[in-house]
Amino acid sequence: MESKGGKKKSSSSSKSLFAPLGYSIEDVRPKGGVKKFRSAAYSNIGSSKAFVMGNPAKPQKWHVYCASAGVQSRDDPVYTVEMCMTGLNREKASVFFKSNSASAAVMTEASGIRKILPNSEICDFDFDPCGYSMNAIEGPAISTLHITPEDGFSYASFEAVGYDPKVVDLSQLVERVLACFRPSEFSIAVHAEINAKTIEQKCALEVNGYSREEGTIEEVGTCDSVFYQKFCKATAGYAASKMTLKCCWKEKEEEKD
Ligand SMILES: C[S@@+](CC[C@H](N)C(=O)[O-])C[C@H]1O[C@@H](n2cnc3c(N)ncnc32)[C@H](O)[C@@H]1O
Repeated sequence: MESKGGKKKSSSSSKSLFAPLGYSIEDVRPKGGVKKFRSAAYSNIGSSKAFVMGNPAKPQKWHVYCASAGVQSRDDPVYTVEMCMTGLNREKASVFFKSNSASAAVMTEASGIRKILPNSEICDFDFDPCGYSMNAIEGPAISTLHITPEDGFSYASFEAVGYDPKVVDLSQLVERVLACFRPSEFSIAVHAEINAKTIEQKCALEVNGYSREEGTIEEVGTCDSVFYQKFCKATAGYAASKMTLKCCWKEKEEEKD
């Protein structure tokens, strides 16, 4: 889970964060963090690995904790895509205030969330006075979205698991998510049971309107990799932005033509 806005509760290793309104932001890390996870306390796990990705000099990083009962090798790797977005566009964020949208269903439509994975079945919820969460299912695949729209510490997270990259193009999926929020910064972490070279070939992104600040790949085991990329808005001209995928996620567009 990526560290995000809000005040650090203390200098303790738990790194629990509190947003200005006082609610606790989820922290799925084991208490004690990476060091504890690597320690004897977790030695009963078959195989485990914990590490932090991202620039050590920057506040936002990607904490990865992996545990497995044994080596897994799959012909059809499961892809997990996680996006963390901060600095949401104010107009886009305003949709997630009850004063502007009558219901969660209205937010789902007005924001463009309905178009992200249009065939998914969405269960959405609107918080009072603002905020939005949804969980969605589509056959064996799931997705989830959580939005904190308050200006000054706005944040949205998106996660999709189990979508076939040959069916759902990664670059287009990311573009649809970004269109809902126009964040000033975002990161994307992709995990799959493929090696580092393959995940880089399939998942390296170039996003017009954004500059890629970081790109790191870690192999978790013999056949698992995590690819973390961080982007910052390059110009104000998001409207003109267009995304291309450097090395394609699914077969090249030409094959469709
Ligand atoms: C969508 S919830 C999701 C929180 C989640 N822990 C996360 O990881 O982001 C956050 C938004 O709902 C609002 N909210 C209102 N009541 C809340 C509550 N009881 N608990 C959490 N968030 C609440 C917050 O102000 C914020 O805008």
